[in-house]
Amino acid sequence: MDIQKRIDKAVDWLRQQVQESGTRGILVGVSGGIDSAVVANLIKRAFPQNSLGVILPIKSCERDIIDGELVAKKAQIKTITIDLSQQHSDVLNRTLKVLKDNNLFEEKNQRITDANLRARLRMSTLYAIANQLNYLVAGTDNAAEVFTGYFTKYGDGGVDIMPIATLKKYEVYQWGKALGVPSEVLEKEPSAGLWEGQTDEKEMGTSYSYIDAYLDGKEVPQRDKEIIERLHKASAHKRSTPPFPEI
Ligand SMILES: Nc1ncnc2c1ncn2[C@@H]1O[C@H](COP(=O)(O)OP(=O)(O)OC[C@H]2O[C@@H]([n+]3cccc(C(=O)O)c3)[C@H](O)[C@@H]2O)[C@@H](O)[C@H]1O
Ligand SMILES: Nc1ncnc2c1ncn2[C@@H]1O[C@H](COP(=O)(O)OP(=O)(O)OP(=O)(O)O)[C@@H](O)[C@H]1O
Ligand SMILES: [Mg+2]
Repeated sequence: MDIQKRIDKAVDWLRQQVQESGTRGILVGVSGGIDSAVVANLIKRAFPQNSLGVILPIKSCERDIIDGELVAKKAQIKTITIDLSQQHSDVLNRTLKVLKDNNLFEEKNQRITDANLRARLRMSTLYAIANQLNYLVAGTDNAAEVFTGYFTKYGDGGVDIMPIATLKKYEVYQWGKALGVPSEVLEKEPSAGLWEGQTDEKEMGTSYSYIDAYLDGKEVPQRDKEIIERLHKASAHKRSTPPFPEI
């Protein structure tokens, strides 16, 4: 099926999800990256009036905020910005202080604690807006991220619908081009933006092109295959509901 037809199908699917859920529209967090740019365009097409982009800076770099605004402008989607930097510092510093006071602080886990709290504060804020507007929260995870578990559990992974979860990363770029995502965003290296200098590929230790190839059933170097399979196995808990005992 050609890309335009698949895009139309995704747009129809979004309308169906809203109709079946009894909600009125859809919102998405807009980071200035390609995944959220594609989702923002899809929800705008599905709901020209009832779609919302939300820019949620947390000590974010200027470029991400500018790119987020650029994406929103090009997609002509209504957008609001809520800076959560202060709230993030408050929760993080208070929590770490109490942990330190109780001899429970782990220095080596500080960066990931800080990073995942960002994703979860964004999730909480998106749901506050969803409650206000009776909208669904759209996720932006693609097939490579879902397979490797490269997302924060109940953070960017905490969503109602996942419109691009079956697209490999190269397909996200193809759709982005077809939807008119600005070239600045298409050309940017994928980053979760959770700390300075973070890039997805550096952190995962493999590349999106190898993960995509693996998902397409193609050969990938043994080293990368092992990394992909290890990430997939370790993140199984993120793709299922919490376990409970038969008691
Ligand atoms: N086997 C198991 N069964 C049930 N639960 C299990 C578990 N193992 C860990 N857990 C729980 O899961 C937690 C670990 O998961 P989680 O909190 O998600 O943390 P974790 O997977 O360590 O970190 C999230 C990763 O996703 C990346 N990320 C986040 C957000 C956005 C993006 C992006 O691409 O934009 C990427 C981020 O850079 C980082 O590498 C543990 O603290 C524990 O609570
Ligand atoms: N500053 C932000 N404002 C609003 N939402 C954000 C922000 N940062 C991250 N998010 C949300 O978290 C999601 C996960 O980030 P991720 O980096 O995987 O996607 P992306 O930035 O859209 O694309 P890329 O992978 O190319 O960087 C984003 O798509 C977006 O929905
Ligand atoms: Mg990003």
